[in-house]
Amino acid sequence: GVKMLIGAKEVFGPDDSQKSVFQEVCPLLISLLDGYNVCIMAYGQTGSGKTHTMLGPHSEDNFTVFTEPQLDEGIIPQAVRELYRLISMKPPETHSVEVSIVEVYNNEIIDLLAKDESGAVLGVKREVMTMTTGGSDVPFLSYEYAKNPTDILNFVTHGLRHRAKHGTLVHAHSSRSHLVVTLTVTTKITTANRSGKEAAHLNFPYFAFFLSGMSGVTGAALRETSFINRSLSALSDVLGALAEQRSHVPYRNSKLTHLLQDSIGGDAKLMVMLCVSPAQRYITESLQSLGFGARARQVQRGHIRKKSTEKKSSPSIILLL
Ligand SMILES: Nc1ncnc2c1ncn2[C@@H]1O[C@H](COP(=O)(O)OP(=O)(O)OP(=O)(O)O)[C@@H](O)[C@H]1O
Repeated sequence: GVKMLIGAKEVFGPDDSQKSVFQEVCPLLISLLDGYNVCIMAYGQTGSGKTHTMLGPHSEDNFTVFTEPQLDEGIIPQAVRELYRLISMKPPETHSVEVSIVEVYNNEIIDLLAKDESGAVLGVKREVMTMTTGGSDVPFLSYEYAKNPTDILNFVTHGLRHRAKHGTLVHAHSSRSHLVVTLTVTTKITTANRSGKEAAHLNFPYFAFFLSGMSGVTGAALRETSFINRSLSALSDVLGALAEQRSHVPYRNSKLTHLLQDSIGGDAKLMVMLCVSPAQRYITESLQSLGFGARARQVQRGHIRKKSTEKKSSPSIILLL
């Protein structure tokens, strides 16, 4: 019933494996190598399973990296391994991957891979700008070159550890900030031009993983919570404007939506993983999440640049109970 209600593509229950969830993501990796920007968004209340879905089993913010695939690993490790497998089938030296990890906390963008002169990682505040092309960019953001899946997963672990430690976040729960892990693939396509000489083109599609959730805390954490809720309502407003094909999309109303502008608008492919508790006591939160999914579902992806014959498509919504 829920599936029909919000038009979810697939619904997964407690007995479904991480592998079966990943099957939904696999085609998006092909799209990435075809040149599309892709974004997978995990959305849901505190404790609903966003981190479990995206990374796999973890204790607090500690996530262990394994060189070999693990039985229960989440979407990020599986996607990263599949990405390198796909790249290994391409001509050598044509694709390279860089990773950036950003936390959006109290409407600030924090670069979780920024280092000081001694190489120690520290969170540094960055700004998001609108470029002359209309897209968004974060000047000075750290991008780390990653030669294999383990490299990427190590950076993610570093980022997560740092996220848990910086500033007032010591006691804070992860749901009080948004985490954005982005993989940028540089593709060198060599084509023979009219004079018979080879010309190289560079293309930078990227794959963003985004974890976000609302929480119902009070007291000291209220400030963080109100920022979380404000950026999520800004996200909802952006999806609403895109769904109604309004000429003005309010990306710049929050740092989060400004940062994610190129991942949710334009011809980017968006997949929303709604993490929803099956428990009755969370019915309000669950309905809120389903409402968000329903709104995201109505967005029509615009400006398809690849094949003009391709139909406009909507984001895929995956429901995890
Ligand atoms: N599908 C699942 N199978 C087994 N355990 C799960 C599953 N989903 C979540 N859990 C467990 O439930 C707990 C909460 O999940 P998780 O930390 O992923 O939630 P979250 O949405 O990331 O929370 P927060 O927003 O507070 O960070 C964890 O102990 C996790 O291991």
